Amino acid sequence: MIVHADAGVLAEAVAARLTTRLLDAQAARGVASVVLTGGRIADAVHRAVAASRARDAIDWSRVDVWWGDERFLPAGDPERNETQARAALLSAVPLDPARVHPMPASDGPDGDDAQAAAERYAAALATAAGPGHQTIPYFDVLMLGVGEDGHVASLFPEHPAAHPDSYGEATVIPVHNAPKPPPTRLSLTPPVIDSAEEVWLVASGAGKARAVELALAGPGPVQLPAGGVHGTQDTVWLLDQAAAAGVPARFRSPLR
Ligand SMILES: O=C(O)[C@H](O)[C@@H](O)[C@H](O)[C@H](O)COP(=O)(O)O
Repeated sequence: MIVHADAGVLAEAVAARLTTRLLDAQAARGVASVVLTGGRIADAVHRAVAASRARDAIDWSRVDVWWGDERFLPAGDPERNETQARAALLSAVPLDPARVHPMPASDGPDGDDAQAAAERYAAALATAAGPGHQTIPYFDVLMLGVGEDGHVASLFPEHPAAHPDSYGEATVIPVHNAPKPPPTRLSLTPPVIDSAEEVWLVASGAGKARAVELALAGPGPVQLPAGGVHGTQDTVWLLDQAAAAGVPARFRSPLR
């Protein structure tokens, strides 16, 4: 856990961390893969990456971009996570379009059938599956925002879709009646999130303090999804002071 002074410093620090993480992945594997999310602090991170000179050190043509969740809306809808990520960062860097994998839109090939759209994205993940996996690619870093209620991606507390009995072996699921609008979303399931080498939970503001505190208290993954996710190598909480207000000192890095 690393706590930064405020939202501005947090966004810049996470952007620097993401830039370095992608560079290190490319140095080690030749490629890098990142899973993006939506929301305000994620958008601020994307913008900070776009604004940094260091971004040009990354060979963006060898970066795979996936999404952890998406609002199931028509293509180009300003509320889609993809739309916001393209505006904040993706359109500014020389990505290989074939390596950018947005989740289907509600006016795409499956129309408004969220289940079919989820299955389509699951098929895209399987097509890109890496060694040791049949169904999902290797993710160097998976970024998550944290909702005031403790949701991550589109996995909401006590929501039926977030229950293992509901998603089973699925890698991507439709989420209906989401408490955070829009009501219909697509989301990676917890096991897919947990397959990432690093899972970063980024939260800013006093409104997140309770969710962060509860997440660290060891709740069940259905009761509080933010407390249930973890990377295979690292799970990093990246917070500002306000969001970390309820965090016991033992969880904090010596930085603060
Ligand atoms: O589609 C979404 O809205 C996001 O995927 C969602 O999980 C978001 O990351 C959190 O709600 C935090 O959002 P804020 O950073 O705006 O509080």
